[in-house]
Amino acid sequence: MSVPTVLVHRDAQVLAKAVAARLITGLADAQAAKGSAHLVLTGGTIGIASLAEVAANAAHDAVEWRRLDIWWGDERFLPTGDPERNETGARRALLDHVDTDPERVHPVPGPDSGLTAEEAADRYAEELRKASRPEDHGPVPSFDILMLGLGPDAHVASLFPEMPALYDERPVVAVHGAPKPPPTRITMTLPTIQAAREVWVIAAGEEKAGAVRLALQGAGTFQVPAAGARGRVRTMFLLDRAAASKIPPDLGRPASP
Ligand SMILES: O=C(O)[C@H](O)[C@@H](O)[C@H](O)[C@H](O)COP(=O)(O)O
Repeated sequence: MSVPTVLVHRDAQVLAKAVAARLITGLADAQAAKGSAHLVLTGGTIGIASLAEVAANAAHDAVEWRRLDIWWGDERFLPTGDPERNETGARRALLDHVDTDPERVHPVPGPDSGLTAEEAADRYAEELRKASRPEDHGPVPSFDILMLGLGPDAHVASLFPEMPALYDERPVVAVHGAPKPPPTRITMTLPTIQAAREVWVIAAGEEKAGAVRLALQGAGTFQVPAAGARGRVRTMFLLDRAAASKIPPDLGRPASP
């Protein structure tokens, strides 16, 4: 797993714009190299704000949206269209504004599918398996970029500290009793996150500073799930100054003056 690169941005607004610019070029580069790309989205404030900045960035058409497979690292187990679903936030912020191939947008099934949360997790795992190729050497595709927000408790996706999902070997699992509402969620597990070529942890605000410090300083993943947010090729912690305020100065590199 790759050692994190930490980039610190002046504030949340600059961070969201910088993440958007990085996403556009990263996806365009991946598509130039391979003809298509896999992107894993996250929910949360800064995650969705970054997607809105992609929509607002005139360069976003450098991405061939019809040759992009879009997944979610986690989803709230709510009906399709529910405003609290991460999918709904992503569609409103970006996906409704670009020409994606509906066959390549992979929302996590909600209760309106008639599936239980466990069945929805299994269904998503099967969809991931079908999209994986022999060269991925595993049950999920080698995602080009996997975005993660960060909770104040150092959760990523819906992997909350000391919950069973952190020990689960399956690619995707249901979560019950999540401390962040809603309580029932579907989440990729750490092995699935770590299958990504690049993992980006995106965090803004003072309330995330403690979690950032723990995630960067080698804590155990059962107490600090974000410590397991590592990509095979590259790991980026994309932060604003407030979220970076508790890490040792030698760890963070200013990305903006
Ligand atoms: O379903 C969710 O809520 C997200 O997937 C979750 O992992 C989120 O990214 C973090 O909780 C950060 O959220 P904020 O950026 O809003 O603090």
